Amino acid sequence: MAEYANIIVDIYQGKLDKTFQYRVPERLKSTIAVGMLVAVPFGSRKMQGYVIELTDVCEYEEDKIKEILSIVKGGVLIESQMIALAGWMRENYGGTMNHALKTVLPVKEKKKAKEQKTIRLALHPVEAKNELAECERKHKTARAKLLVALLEQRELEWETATQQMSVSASVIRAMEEAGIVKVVSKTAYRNPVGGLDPGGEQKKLNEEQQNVVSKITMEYDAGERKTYLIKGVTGSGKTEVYMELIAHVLAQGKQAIVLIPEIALTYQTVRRFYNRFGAQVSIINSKLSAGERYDQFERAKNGEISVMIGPRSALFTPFPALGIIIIDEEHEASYKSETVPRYHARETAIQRAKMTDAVVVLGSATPSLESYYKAENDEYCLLELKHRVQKRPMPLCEIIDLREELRRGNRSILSDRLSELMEDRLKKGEQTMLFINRRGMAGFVSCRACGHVIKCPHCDVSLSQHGSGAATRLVCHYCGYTTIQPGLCPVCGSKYISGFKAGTQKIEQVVKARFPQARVLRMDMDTTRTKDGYEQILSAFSNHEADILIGTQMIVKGHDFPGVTLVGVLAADLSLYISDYRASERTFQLLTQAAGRAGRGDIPGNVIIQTYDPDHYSITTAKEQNYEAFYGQEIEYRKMMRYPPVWNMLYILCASKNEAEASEAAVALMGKIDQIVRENSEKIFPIGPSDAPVAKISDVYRKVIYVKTREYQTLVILKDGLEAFIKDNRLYQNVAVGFDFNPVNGF
Ligand SMILES: Nc1ncnc2c1ncn2[C@@H]1O[C@H](COP(=O)(O)OP(=O)(O)OP(=O)(O)O)[C@@H](O)[C@H]1O
Ligand SMILES: [Zn+2]
Ligand SMILES: [Zn+2]
Repeated sequence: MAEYANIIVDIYQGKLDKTFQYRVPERLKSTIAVGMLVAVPFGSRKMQGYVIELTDVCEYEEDKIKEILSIVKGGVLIESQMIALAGWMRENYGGTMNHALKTVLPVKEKKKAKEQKTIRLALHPVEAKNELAECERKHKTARAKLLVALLEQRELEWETATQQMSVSASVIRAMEEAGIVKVVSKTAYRNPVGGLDPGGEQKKLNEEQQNVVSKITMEYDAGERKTYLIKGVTGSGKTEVYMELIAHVLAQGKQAIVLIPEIALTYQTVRRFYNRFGAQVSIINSKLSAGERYDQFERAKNGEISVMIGPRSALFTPFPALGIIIIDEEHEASYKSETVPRYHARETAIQRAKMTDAVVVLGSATPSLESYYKAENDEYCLLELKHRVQKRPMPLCEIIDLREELRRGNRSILSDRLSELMEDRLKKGEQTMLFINRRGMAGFVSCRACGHVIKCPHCDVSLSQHGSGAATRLVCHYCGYTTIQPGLCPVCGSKYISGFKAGTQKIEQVVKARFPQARVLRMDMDTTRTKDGYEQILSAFSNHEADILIGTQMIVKGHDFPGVTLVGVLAADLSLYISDYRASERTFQLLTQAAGRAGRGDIPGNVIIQTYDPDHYSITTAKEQNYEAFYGQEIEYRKMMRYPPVWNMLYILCASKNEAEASEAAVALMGKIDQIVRENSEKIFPIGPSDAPVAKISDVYRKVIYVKTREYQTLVILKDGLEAFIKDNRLYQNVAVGFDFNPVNGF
């Protein structure tokens, strides 16, 4: 029971760090909680504020602190819920309360929502007709024109009247003063999906889909609130299931949030939801300005919209009566925030649902190990869609051993079998997707004589080759450092120094040379740099304006191209080399999702997986599309190595421009951790300190400590201990310490 409460009096002015401390009176100590609205004395006035933190530490002069007057009664406001959620995030992921509040609350910016004015008749139509006759008699043409329009349409936008009809503002104002018309101002919230027309037919669910829907809706109506995991093979119609569930809660006056990874949040996807729910739907994405985002949240609060679609941050849409949170492609790494607070949208969604009486539905063809593990342990309820819609078969998958190919004398990126099938598809007018899985391996430059790899002088990562010929540049993906490609190896002087030849550009060249008649599209960082580049390529391919689409992971995320009957994965094992314990899981997911793009239309599909490592279990199980087999092997490895999801892991990062200070701070933290380990009964395994996988970024040195425990809560206690230690220690003035619970993207 805390002695003091930190309170914010105005949460929407962007001054979230402006808190005031009050004493919690004895009678309120057992009931007060973070998020509650309270009445406090403020100067000579009485004001209301939200409790954002409870603490025993007095931050002001003890004898000047005033007492909280009372807890404000009434329904739980959405603000209270969101602040309580922020409190939970701060507690579970570290960082400050200010960070957490900025994440969950839309902070108002200076620019107000765009003002929109409309003109209406102030007279009864009969009177208006008399007035019109009068105007015509006196040749007041502008007035007459406006009256005719208003008699037809009742309401006109200010812009329509002044611009299209050329009625001047002074005429309108004069008519307003004469009591003929009324000018009404209504704040227009910018609507990002305006311009779409609802329509399109609704699909009848098949039996499998219906079973999943019935189970969830029946339990929902019976008042049960669970977390469901829908494991549905690629093309099994998960989106239709989501829409049916949303319709169910909307019919009960509730609202819905749908999280979709930003990369899959395309026009095509939004369109499907819009067809079904019309203007009740809104989206947010990273392209929206702070003001537009604020508008969307206001529209949600006002009840103007009931379905919000968006990436991670859409989770904080302030719906007053949230009924369901859906997380599509729940295995995606982008659901983990890479900035403080480093929250996971899945866990945070479950927490929000708990606070608001909503259910959570997770969906994926390749669930994260975390979610499947929880389903196995009955924490989540597992539901399956085992078949593709309309009895379409799963694609036929073959593995090609690239070493074998080389032995036979084929040095091309395309195996003989893949070339043969591509040729066949071109003849038949069917489409092919070629996927290069090159995460973290983008065209690095190495010396074939001595093996030296060219690295960024500021970051400990290899540089990537961009452009070709005289325009070739080496670029650092972390800091943007750019340099020219050296002609000779800087270490041994050999001239055999060149890029790792498997980038998308190289593939495009090879494909064009091999199939000159083919129309080829390429999708990667370079071709999607412009604002709509990504959408343009997708829609061109979807309209069959190309035969072959070449791309990186961007092309495998949940797209539905019925014309594609062949998918080629060019080097499946590349993602196995990244230094991350999730490498196998990533590889399995990417291959399965890539394969899932084939044969979604009426013609069955083929998948070719090319690899140097054909016996690796992530590749063999992906070939069989056998999730359970993959999971079985992978979970054993995680258990053995004490990795999540079986164990919990905390990364602690010490970063500083001064390497010695970063090291010293990390060693001191490790000392503190050892002390906590001795005081705690649970087994805690700290590792380090050592250099982070990327030891330097933009000249900032990075030291890392890993801690593994069985219980998450033990890590939270550890973090609290370390935060207190850091606060009291001058050493950390020049060293930034960051915490990441069960990291997904590595540090
Ligand atoms: N009951 C149904 N009857 C006919 N067509 C359907 C039905 N359900 C879904 N579809 C269609 O099947 C296609 C695949 O559905 P959807 O995109 O929802 O699958 P998915 O499970 O989300 O796939 P993935 O995980 O691969 O992205 C879509 O074109 C969708 O319109
Ligand atoms: Zn060399
Ligand atoms: Zn760099």
